[in-house]
Amino acid sequence: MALKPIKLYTAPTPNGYKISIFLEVLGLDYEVQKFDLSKNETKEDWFVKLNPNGRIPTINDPNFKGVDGGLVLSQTGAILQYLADTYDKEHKFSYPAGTAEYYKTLEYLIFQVAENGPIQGQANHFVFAAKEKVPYGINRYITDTKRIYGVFEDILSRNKANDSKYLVGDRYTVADFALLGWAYRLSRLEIDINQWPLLGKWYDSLLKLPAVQKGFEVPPKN
Ligand SMILES: N[C@@H](CCC(=O)N[C@@H](CS)C(=O)NCC(=O)O)C(=O)O
Repeated sequence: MALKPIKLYTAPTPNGYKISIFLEVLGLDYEVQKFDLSKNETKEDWFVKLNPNGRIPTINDPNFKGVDGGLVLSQTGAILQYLADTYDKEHKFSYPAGTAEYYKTLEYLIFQVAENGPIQGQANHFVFAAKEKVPYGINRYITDTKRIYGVFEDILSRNKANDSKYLVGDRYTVADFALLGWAYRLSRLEIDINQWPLLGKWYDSLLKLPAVQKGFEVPPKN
């Protein structure tokens, strides 16, 4: 039976891109509802009923059996893992549960969502949004953002068996797509990803994939 489209609530942000990219990579049908974050649309009652945290991205998969109205999920780590578990049965972009590669993917996915995203998000805040200029905050979060990309460089360097092309093993996984969403926004902070040579190559290769290019165009500008 044909799948119904997955609903994606999103905005043009690093976390939003992770999900549209992975939906494109998996070739899934989805429909997009775009949020204007500057208008606090994520805090409207109807949306907070769906996602108590009032943030994008959030999905509703109507194909999920056993939950009336479909499975609603937020948190990019949970959404990516769900999509991989459910729609990548051939393991083109994942590894079978229980393997070492499965757990390494989870490790780097959690490192991305728990450290890279929040720290780079704070760097963005102190550089672009803070009402007063706080050099301590700017310095702390820029320095730690760079440290974290250095760690990802080290992770790539340990995968010499696969020419350091992927974070885990011999294929792209949710860990790569999660990091890509934020790597895409590094230049805004005037941080050049090419200062980490393996990450620079990794980034260029990912940007060449048509599914990645399409994912970065979601939601459409107008
Ligand atoms: N930990 C969450 C972070 C989600 C998040 O920070 N979303 C931002 C956009 S990137 C957002 O919705 N901001 C608007 C708001 O907080 O109202 C995840 O991984 O999904």
